[in-house]
Amino acid sequence: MTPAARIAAAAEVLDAIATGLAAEQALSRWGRANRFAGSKDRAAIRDHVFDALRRRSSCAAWGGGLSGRALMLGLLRAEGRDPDEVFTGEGHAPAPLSPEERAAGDAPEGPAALDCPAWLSAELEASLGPDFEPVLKALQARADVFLRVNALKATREEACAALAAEGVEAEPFPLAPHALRVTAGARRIQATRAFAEGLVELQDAGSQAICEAIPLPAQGRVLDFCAGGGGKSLALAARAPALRYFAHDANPRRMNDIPARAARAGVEITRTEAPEGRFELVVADVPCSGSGAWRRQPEAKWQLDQDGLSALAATQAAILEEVAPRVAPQGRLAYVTCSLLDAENGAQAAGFLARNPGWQQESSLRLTPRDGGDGFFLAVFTRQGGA
Ligand SMILES: C[S@@+](CC[C@H](N)C(=O)[O-])C[C@H]1O[C@@H](n2cnc3c(N)ncnc32)[C@H](O)[C@@H]1O
Repeated sequence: MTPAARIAAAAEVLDAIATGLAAEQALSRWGRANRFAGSKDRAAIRDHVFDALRRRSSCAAWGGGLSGRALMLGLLRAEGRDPDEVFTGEGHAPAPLSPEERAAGDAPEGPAALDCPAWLSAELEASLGPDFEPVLKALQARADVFLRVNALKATREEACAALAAEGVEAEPFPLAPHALRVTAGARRIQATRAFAEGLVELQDAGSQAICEAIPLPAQGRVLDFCAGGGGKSLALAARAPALRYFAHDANPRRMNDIPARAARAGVEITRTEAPEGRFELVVADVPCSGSGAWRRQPEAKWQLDQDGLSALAATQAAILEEVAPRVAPQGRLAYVTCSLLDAENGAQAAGFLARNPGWQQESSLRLTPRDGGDGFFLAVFTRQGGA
């Protein structure tokens, strides 16, 4: 496919997303209907689609509308490219620009220039303070791909060498002690022996840094209460494999990959639908707005609304109340979000402490995309007394 045909395809996929399809779904549907497209074409189309979604409001301003065609036109203008070189109508290129399209479109202003949902702008600004603009700007760009080296199987240097032998270039990343930033060959990672043999696991560097900051007990049991695919338990188990790990999720199917991932990593994680007894550490990596990870899931940025945010905050508070009694005396509760919003982070931690006088906050950590990985929040609470 020519570069212009890829842009036309991206516009088509964006139109499908606008009808309510998830981006991944729309991309696979397009791929199935256009089998002639090779893997490089599909990757390029995907990049265009995600670039436009990340910068949807500024692209809409530059392009004069929210259709796929307008968004792609806006993306070209935002990047300082000449749309007439793409909108030629030749072959599978998009049709030439109409006089209306030429006249429409302007530089974005205010929250749109930062691709910040207007309704959330004040709340994000209050949460991020002076970081507001730089963080929002960081969220307009693609995220890096990160790996966590499994310290049980390799050093960072050994993992880099093993990956390089299979065409994946990676370098140590300072945010977390076992983090690697992939600089080339990211699409090959899951086909490498280094991955299959558990030397490395895909995990954002911010997520790794959060897992490193969770204090682990000397012995006993750890419950990952909102385990999903098990990313947090896998990282904790690599730090202290002698502890016993239990993974739980309200939607147990989300944990389907845990056995294979744990086997590759050489650790043991037991899935449970009904955790029993008390745990020395409970990790609650709660469902959240995902605002810290909007670079990877840009649709979420535009789907969130006030009702959704309030519902998430209520769920987070309810999960904290549900897990607190499962923590053993003197044990710890680690509350984690990948949110940038105080309503889901500091305010949630303060609410928990106000409702539960037998608890203290031991530490907290806030990361934003300015630190290099996704944005995260961690609050570690300790349970006082012997009851
Ligand atoms: C942020 S994701 C977890 C990501 C995962 N810990 C990881 O590191 O890969 C949140 C998870 O919480 C689960 N969840 C939602 N509500 C829940 C609840 N009330 N109790 C337990 N899990 C819940 C969701 O199904 C989802 O898998």
